[in-house]
Amino acid sequence: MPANFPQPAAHDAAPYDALLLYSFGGPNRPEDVVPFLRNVTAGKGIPDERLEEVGEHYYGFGGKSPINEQNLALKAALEAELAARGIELSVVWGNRNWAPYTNDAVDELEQLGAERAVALVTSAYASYSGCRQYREDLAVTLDKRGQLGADGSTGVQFDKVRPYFNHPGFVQANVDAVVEAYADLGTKGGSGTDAKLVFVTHSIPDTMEAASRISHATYSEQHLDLARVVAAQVAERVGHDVPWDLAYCSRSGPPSQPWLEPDVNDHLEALAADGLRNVVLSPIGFVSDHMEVAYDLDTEALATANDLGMVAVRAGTVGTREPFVRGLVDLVLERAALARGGDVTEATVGSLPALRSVCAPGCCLRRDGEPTGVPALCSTDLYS
Ligand SMILES: CC1=C(CCC(=O)O)c2cc3nc(cc4[nH]c(cc5[nH]c(cc1n2)c(C)c5CCC(=O)O)c(CCC(=O)O)c4C)C(CCC(=O)O)=C3C
Ligand SMILES: [Fe+2]
Repeated sequence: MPANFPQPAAHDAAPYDALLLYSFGGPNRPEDVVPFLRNVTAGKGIPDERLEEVGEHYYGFGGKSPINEQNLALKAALEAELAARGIELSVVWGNRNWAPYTNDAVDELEQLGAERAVALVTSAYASYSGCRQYREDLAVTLDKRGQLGADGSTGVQFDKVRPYFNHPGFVQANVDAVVEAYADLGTKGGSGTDAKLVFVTHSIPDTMEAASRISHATYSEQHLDLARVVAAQVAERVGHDVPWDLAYCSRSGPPSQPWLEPDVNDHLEALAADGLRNVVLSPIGFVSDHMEVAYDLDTEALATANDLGMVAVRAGTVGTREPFVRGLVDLVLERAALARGGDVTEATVGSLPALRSVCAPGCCLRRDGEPTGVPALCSTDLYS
C-alpha cells in the first residue's frame, strides 16, 4: 500500500451511509392503545386480563406513551453529536410495534439512497426481546418487501451495533444518574449511607433467560455485571459503601410461567421487613423514561415504597445524557471500523467481554433449541 494511500479518518463512518435508530414504539393517543398492544403481543399468549391492565396504564397517561418523543430527542442528540464530530450519517428512526414502523424506516433509507446502514437498537442487553427480536423483525420486513435474498443479501444492507450494556458511555451515564439520585434522597429527608441501591430491569421468562446463554453471559448475568460496576463507581463518588440488589418489573405471561424474580414491589416489601428505610431505584434495564418506568416504577413501585414508610427516589435513565450519546457514536464508529476490517479495540467496563455485533448461531432464541422459522439479520445463522 503506498504511503500516501488515503486512510479513513478516525471519525469516518464508512462503509455506512445511514444510521437506523431502531426502537420498540408506543401509542401516541388513546385510539392507538389497543392496536399497539395487538402488535406487541401477536401470538405471544399474554392473558387478556394482563392486556386490559396494561391498557389502563396507558389510558392513565392519556393514552400516550412518552417513548416516541424520547426517541425523537435521542435522534436529535445523535444528529448533533455526529455533526459536532464531522461525521456524515443520516439518522432514520423506526419501531417494531408502532409508526414509524420498520417498513417506513426502510422506505426512508431507500429514499435517501442508503446502501448500507448501521442499526442501533434502544436496548442495551442481549436476549430475545432486546436483540434477536429486532433482527428478526428487520429480516421479516425485508422479506415481505421481496428484498431478502436466499443467501441473506438484502436491498439496503444492515449491520448492528453490539449490545452496549458494558460500554463505558452507558456505564458513565448510569453512574451520574445514580449519584444525582443519592443527592435527591438527602433533600427528601432520606439517608444515603443507610440506603439500598435497587437496580431494576424488565423481567423475562426463565426460558428466555436460559436461551440467552448461547455464546454469551445470560440476560441477568449481563445486568449483574453492570450493576456491580455502577455500584462500585457510585460508592467512590458518594464516599460510602453502596449495597445493592437487582430486581425486576413488568412481568406478564400466564402466572404458571416462571419469570425472573424478585419483582421490585415484593423486593421492597422484603427490604422493609428487614428494617430498611431508604431506597434508590435505578432502572438500568431501560434507556429512557418510557411507560415501564413511568408506570411500573414511578407510579407503582414508588407507591409501594411510600406505603411501606420508606424514603425512595428513582434515578434517571440514560436518555440523552452526554456520556451515553457520545458512547453511542463511539459504538457506531467502532462498528464501522470492524466492517472495514480494521484492528478494533472494543471498549468495555466490568468483567464481561464485548458481545458480538454479528450474532452467533442460535444466539438469543425465544426458547432454547426452538427452531425459529424466522430468519434474523446481523447473524451467521440466517436460516437456522
Ligand atoms: C426485555 C424487554 C424490554 C427491554 C428491551 C427493549 O427495550 O426492547 C422491553 C421493553 C419494552 N416493553 C414495552 C412494552 C410492552 N412489553 C410487553 C411484553 C413483553 N416485554 C418483554 C420484554 C421486554 N420488553 C417480554 C418478554 C414481554 C412478553 C411478550 C413477549 O415475549 O414479547 C407488552 C405487552 C403487555 C405486557 O405484557 O406488559 C408491552 C405493552 C415497551 C414500550 C413502553 C412504552 O410504551 O413506553 C418497551 C420499551
Ligand atoms: Fe416489554
